[in-house]
Amino acid sequence: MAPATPFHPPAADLPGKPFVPDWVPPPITKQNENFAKLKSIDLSLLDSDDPTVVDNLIQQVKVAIRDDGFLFLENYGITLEQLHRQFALAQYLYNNISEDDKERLLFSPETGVWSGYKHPYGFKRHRGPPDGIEQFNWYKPDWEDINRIPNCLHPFMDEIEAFCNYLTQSVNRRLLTVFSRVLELPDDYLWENVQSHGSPTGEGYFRHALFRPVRKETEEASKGLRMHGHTDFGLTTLLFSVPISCLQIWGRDEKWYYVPYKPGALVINIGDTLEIVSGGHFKATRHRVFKPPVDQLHEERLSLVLFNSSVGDLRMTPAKESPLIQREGCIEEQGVYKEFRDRTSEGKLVPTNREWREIQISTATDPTDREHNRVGVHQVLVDGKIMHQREYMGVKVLLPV
Ligand SMILES: O=C(O)CCC(=O)C(=O)O
Ligand SMILES: [Fe+2]
Repeated sequence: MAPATPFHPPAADLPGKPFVPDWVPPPITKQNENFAKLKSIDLSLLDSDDPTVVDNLIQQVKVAIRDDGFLFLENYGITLEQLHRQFALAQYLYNNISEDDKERLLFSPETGVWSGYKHPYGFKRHRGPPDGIEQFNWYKPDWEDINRIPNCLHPFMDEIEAFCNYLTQSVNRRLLTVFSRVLELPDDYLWENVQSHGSPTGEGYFRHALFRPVRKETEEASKGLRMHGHTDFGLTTLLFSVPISCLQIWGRDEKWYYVPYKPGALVINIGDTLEIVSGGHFKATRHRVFKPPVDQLHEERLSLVLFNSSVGDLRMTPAKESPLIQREGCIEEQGVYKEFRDRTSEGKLVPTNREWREIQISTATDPTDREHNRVGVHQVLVDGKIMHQREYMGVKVLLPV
């Protein structure tokens, strides 16, 4: 393939741009137990003229998504310095957002849309117990109307938008090429048939998140959990590896492991759509956000995330054109894919991608919610283990707590 063009953001020192202090990565933890060993993929190898190099890359990805469902991506075209500038902008947002903007841009997740500012009091519009998580989420309309953006970020929207455009149009497109090749489909199969389009994030989201240390009462109520174990609803999620270790993945041995810090790397996680389209060959990544190791408990954690969404009107089924699926069939025992398959075989309609996304956003619960986080309500015992169980539009989802 022709070499991918590296990211060239608009200048940070254009006239009229206020000074933005650098983001200094906090120290990493000294703890080394309970960390996952993830495979790292060098995306620039996709550009190689040597077909053996490219084949090896596809094989590596195939193994990584089968074994872990999570992978690191490196050499994807954005330098560490460019990335740190984006973290600096997120840090600047939380140091400068006005109380007026917090009020004016307050999110309404009950509508199924995350768009706007999330206060640090849970995942509902009304204020619940503090969870210490602030977010700003960009959704379609937020890119189109500057009034929907906190004032302090207005001078930097050129950089933020260019960053998101590069992530979707270049990084995610190349990643979907790799995944299409794993399924032995044409390069643009997933990009053209499944990925939602429109600048810069289609029907997906870009997020600046800040996790502040929590009070003792919050930690006790949530048992150290910051976000429930879940899978993301879309195609792929691009998370940036961060020094404060809170993100955990569910291992094959049914234990949670922290994702290690790899400076500059992207953490790629596979969403429900990709699990279904691949007939269970790719497994949606089960992950959660948990309190960090003791030596990081007092630190703030910034996290930048890009959620790539599938076309909202589609109802997902496995890509029958895939020679891999034709040859090997679907992986029948696999999570959400299995639920969608069972519904389809009963002659019922599965939710559209938009319905699937919106129902999960609108009914999200808090880890501090003692009323729902109980066996018999949102939890069940399976082989003596407590699992989180939700039902969305008749589709059951069982996840580790
Ligand atoms: O902040 C993170 O590392 C992960 C957040 C996450 O999993 C999500 O928002 O879906
Ligand atoms: Fe997630």
